[in-house]
Amino acid sequence: MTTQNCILIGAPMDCGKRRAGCLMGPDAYRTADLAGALQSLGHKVQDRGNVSPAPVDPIAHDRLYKLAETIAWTESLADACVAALKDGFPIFMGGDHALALGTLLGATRHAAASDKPLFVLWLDAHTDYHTPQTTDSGNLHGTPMGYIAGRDGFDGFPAVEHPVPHDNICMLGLRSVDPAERAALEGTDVTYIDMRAIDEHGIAGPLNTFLDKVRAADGHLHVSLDVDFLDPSFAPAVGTTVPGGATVREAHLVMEMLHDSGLMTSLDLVELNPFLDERGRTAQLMVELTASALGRRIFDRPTRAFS
Ligand SMILES: NC(=[NH2+])NCCC[C@H](N)C(=O)O
Ligand SMILES: [Mn+2]
Ligand SMILES: [Mn+2]
Repeated sequence: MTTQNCILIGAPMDCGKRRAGCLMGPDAYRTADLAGALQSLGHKVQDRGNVSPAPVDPIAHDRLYKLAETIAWTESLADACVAALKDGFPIFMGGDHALALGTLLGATRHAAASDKPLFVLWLDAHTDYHTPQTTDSGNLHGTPMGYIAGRDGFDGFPAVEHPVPHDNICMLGLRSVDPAERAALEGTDVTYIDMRAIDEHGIAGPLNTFLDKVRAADGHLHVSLDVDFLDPSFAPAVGTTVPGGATVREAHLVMEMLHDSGLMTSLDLVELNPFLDERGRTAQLMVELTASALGRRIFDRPTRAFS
């Protein structure tokens, strides 16, 4: 297994939605010993501490929640992501999903500077494909995919110089899509794999098809893992639970396949709200999943019965 230079970055962003608690996420990952789990796999691990954006004057807005704060986080996280991608494999410990506005922006900049196309795997119950104009809730954690795909309406945000083509995006685990998001997504080349498709075809086939595409294009791959990708019976510590999500095994399989592909270049862990957790079990599960993504396996050799 190749040794990675894992760079942990805390992103205690909590302004992407109304319900507070994600600011405790980075410390929950540290308490659950994410660093130790990765070190035990032979990786180098450096914890760069938490990103903290410069204080801002709030922008009064009739619909959007904490717009100025979210813009400030976007700029700081993009810089942190570009810097970390130069040195190794960044893992962002969130923080709510609005942090992906920044990490994705950084990933697009790094990929463009390396002359590689960027691909995005979005593991989530939600598409997060709103714009500040289309969101009903005003919660900007519902917008990062819209932003990075180059949709209009992100006034005040840093310009996305290198939007990710729809063809390079795969959303997996979907089961809560707002009408405006559905209308905007249908007819695009985004690969959206909802829970029904997973029920009918399994999770491995559709994911492999996408990973083959990344490999063929020699692309970079940013993976964004929202806690609500998982079924709430396994992962209760999230403010936007939607029943009918991925099982523990489905999620591990995705992570194991990502590791085996060798394609993943950066990772977000988002929406963990430790205030809603039960004795740390969601944080623990997210650490286990990250370990699978970095090479932990049940046996070192393939099971013989299926060779
Ligand atoms: N990152 C998330 N948990 N997003 C949930 C978004 C829910 C809903 N679509 C909204 O825009 O408000
Ligand atoms: Mn999300
Ligand atoms: Mn979600």
